[in-house]
This record gives sequence, structure tokens and C-alpha cells, in this order.
Amino acid sequence: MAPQKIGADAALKQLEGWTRADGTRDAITRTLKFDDFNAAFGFMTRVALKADKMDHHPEWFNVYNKVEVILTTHDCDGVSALDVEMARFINAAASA
Ligand SMILES: C[C@H](O)[C@H](O)[C@H]1CNC2=NC(N)=NC(=O)C2=N1
Repeated sequence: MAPQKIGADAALKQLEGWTRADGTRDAITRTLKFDDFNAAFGFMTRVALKADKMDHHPEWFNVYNKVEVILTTHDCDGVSALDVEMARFINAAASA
């Protein structure tokens, strides 16, 4: 069954550090900075393993120590509880 759309506003109420993504899509975003590329890529690796387990994948852009992440659920064309779960995991992984 397709995940249900809850929308960015409902998701943001449950999250620290995230904002609405620019543009017309229903999506949320967070930019994270690490000490160096090694730390950034370590973070991305932890998130990649989680994404594979969840079958829910971030859109992201990395330059050196910066990782911009956008979360949305293509299957419901907007933000779902899966994005909230992933955002919480990302917050924890970024401070680990
Ligand atoms: C077939 C597969 O389960 C789907 O395409 C999954 C894969 N990863 C996904 N990731 C995200 N972010 N949204 C989705 O709707 C989604 N769907």
C-alpha cells in the first residue's frame, strides 16, 4: 500500500532542524556540515544503509563536508511518515 501524505507542515512540527524545501514540491530539507569529507561520507554511509532497509531514499547533494538532504515520498507525491522517520534517523546520525 502506498504511504499516506501528511504534508511538510505536519512533518516539520515533529522535527528539529528541518525546513520546507524550496520550489513547488511538498518536501523538507536540512543542510548538514561536518568536520571534513570523511565525516560527511561516514554519515552518508549510515543513512544509505538505513535507506536500503526502509526502501526509502533521500535526495542529497554532497560537496566536501556539506550534505544537503531533501526528503519526500514519490509514491504519494509529498511528505509522509517515512520522511519523518528518515529525518529523525538523519538527526541522530549527524550527531553520532
Ligand atoms: C519500488 C520502491 O519500493 C519505491 O520506488 C520506493 C523506493 N524509494 C523511495 N524513496 C522515496 N523517497 N520515496 C519513494 O516513494 C520511494 N519509493
